[in-house]
Parts: sequence; structure tokens; C-alpha cells
Amino acid sequence: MSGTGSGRFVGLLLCAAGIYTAYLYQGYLQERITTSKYEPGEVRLPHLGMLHGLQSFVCFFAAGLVNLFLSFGGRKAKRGQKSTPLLEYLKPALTNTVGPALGILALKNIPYSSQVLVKSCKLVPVMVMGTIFGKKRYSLKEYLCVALICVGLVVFSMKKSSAANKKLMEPNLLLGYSLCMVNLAFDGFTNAYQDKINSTYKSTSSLDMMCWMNFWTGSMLCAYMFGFSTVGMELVSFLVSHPKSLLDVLAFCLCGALGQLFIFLTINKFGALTLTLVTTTRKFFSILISSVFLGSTLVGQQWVGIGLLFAGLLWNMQIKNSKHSKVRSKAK
Ligand SMILES: Nc1ncnc2c1ncn2[C@@H]1O[C@H](COP(=O)(O)OP(=O)(O)O)[C@@H](O)[C@H]1O
Repeated sequence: MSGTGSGRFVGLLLCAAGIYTAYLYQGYLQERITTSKYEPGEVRLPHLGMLHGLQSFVCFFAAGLVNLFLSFGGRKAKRGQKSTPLLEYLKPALTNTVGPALGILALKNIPYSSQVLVKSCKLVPVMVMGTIFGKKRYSLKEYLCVALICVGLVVFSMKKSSAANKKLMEPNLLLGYSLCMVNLAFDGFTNAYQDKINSTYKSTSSLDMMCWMNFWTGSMLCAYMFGFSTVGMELVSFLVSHPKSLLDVLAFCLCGALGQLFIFLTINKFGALTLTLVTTTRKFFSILISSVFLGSTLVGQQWVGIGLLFAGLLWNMQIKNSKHSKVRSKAK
């Protein structure tokens, strides 16, 4: 996926399409699992909060198997390149596990729509953490461009907020927003550290990173589920005695694994900032596409958001292109 500018662009579009499709379908499966009553006994799946964590086991095995298959096919690290110590993946795995859990806790104190608004600005912590931990340097133009994209996303999503709000039991706004901020900082750290690993250890493939980050996440989860609580045993016995739920959960995890294959490929080939651009615009594009296909109308404010966002995205492409052509002309 290195090659020419247009080749890279097509590669990025394919990765983005893979991420959007996998997580769109996973969202549908999540809805089905959380609302279904399974036979026998018409009962709901317990410990729904564990659902996202469960996929780390499947993702670990999926990445490990594909990696093994490719290594039989002859893929080897180049000589002289340091391989990544397994402990290096622990830090981003930890922030990637704790971050989303804090996000879920935040939802007990602030409405989902407010969280979407805050998360629209995820590009900012990715840049800040990249500067601190990854020693990355961004130009003023790049900061302005990201600000434009964030403002576009916020203006677009603000419209949805009032309708999507549901009454919270005892909202604590200060706690909710603080948790949201820590979640964002953790997300930023995860991405920046992944970038750092990729640039320090050049032989790290996207499959290595997917495999070993999920190894650590899965190990922490295993310790909690089977060592410190009865959650694991309760889940296993439910899934075994309700085969339909097992199939649904397996499909959910496989979708997550497919999404992660594209996520880690995007980080590896295009960097964490581009990945964040793809993931933060995901919900925006799904609203846009569904409104085009289902014929629901967008209000004026959303069009303003769309305008700002596209202006930012085009500007971002132009900055990236000029960076690439500078690098290529230096290499000649
Ligand atoms: N840099 C990353 N490394 C590993 N997993 C990631 C990364 N970025 C996103 N993900 C995973 O991809 C999924 C979708 O991410 P995202 O679109 O940011 O959604 P959310 O708003 O639910 O966090 C989540 O399960 C998240 O954990």
C-alpha cells in the first residue's frame, strides 16, 4: 500500500470502507444481543458490559492465525530490524481497555449526545499526545485543519443532541465530563504510542500489533473474569446453555476482529492521526449516508457542519499530498 499517491488513496478508502462496514454491522449485532431474550427460558445475556472485552480473545486468535499463515507463506522480518518487545504493547493495551470503560462510566452522568460531542474532538488529544510521546511535529496549518474538522463535527452532531437525550438517574456533570476527558486523553495516548511503536520498531506489522495488544487486553480481562469474579463462569455457562446467544456473540466478535484488521492496517500504513480521522467521521458518514438513502432531511445547521468538515478534509488531503511530494522529491 505504499506506491503512488492515487494507490495510497484507494488503499485508504478501502480501509475506511472496511472499518465503517465492520462496525456498522457490529452495531446492529450489539443492538440484537442487548435486546434479545434467548431460549430456553426467554432470558437476556448477562454481563452485557463484557461484550466489547470478549472480542479481544477472538481478535488475538484471528490475528495470531493469520500471522502464522503468512509466516508459512514466507513473510519474515528484515535482517537487522529490532522486533518489538511484548511489554511495549502493554501500555497502549491498558489505556485502550481502561479508556472505553471510563467512557461507559461517563454515560451514567452525562447524556450520550454530549459524549459524542466531546469525542468529536478526539483528533486534538491524538496530536497533543503524539507531540509529547511520539516526538511528532505538526505545523500550524495542520492544527488549524484539525480544528476546522472538529468544529464541523461538533456543529453537525449538536443538532442530534436534544432528541437523543434520555433522562439520567443522578447526573453529575463534572464527574461525567472529567471521565470523558480522561477517556479522550487515554485514546490519544493509545494512538500516539502505537505510532511510536511503528516508527521505533520498523518490522512491526499491523497483525503483530493487533495480536499482542489483544493478548494483553485478553489477559487482563481473563484475570478479572475468572480470577477476581464469577463473571467468566456465569457467561460461559449462559453461552453454552443458550446456543443462539453463542452464535450472536461469536458473530459480534468476528465483526470486531474484521474491524480491527482494518484499524491496525490503517495505523501501520497511514498513521494514528489518519485512523482517528476515519473513526471520528464514522458516525457522521453513517448519518449522512442513511439520510441520503432513507430520504430523511438534514437541517441547515447540519449542512454548515458538513461544509466545514469537507473543507477540513480536503485541506487535510492537500497538506498530506504536498508533504508526500516533498518527501519524494528529496528521495530523488
Ligand atoms: N488505535 C486503536 N487501537 C485499537 N483499537 C482501536 C483504536 N482506535 C479505535 N479502536 C477500536 O475500534 C472501535 C471503534 O472505535 P471508535 O470509532 O473510536 O468508537 P468509539 O467511539 O466507540 O470509541 C472501538 O472498539 C475501539 O476500541
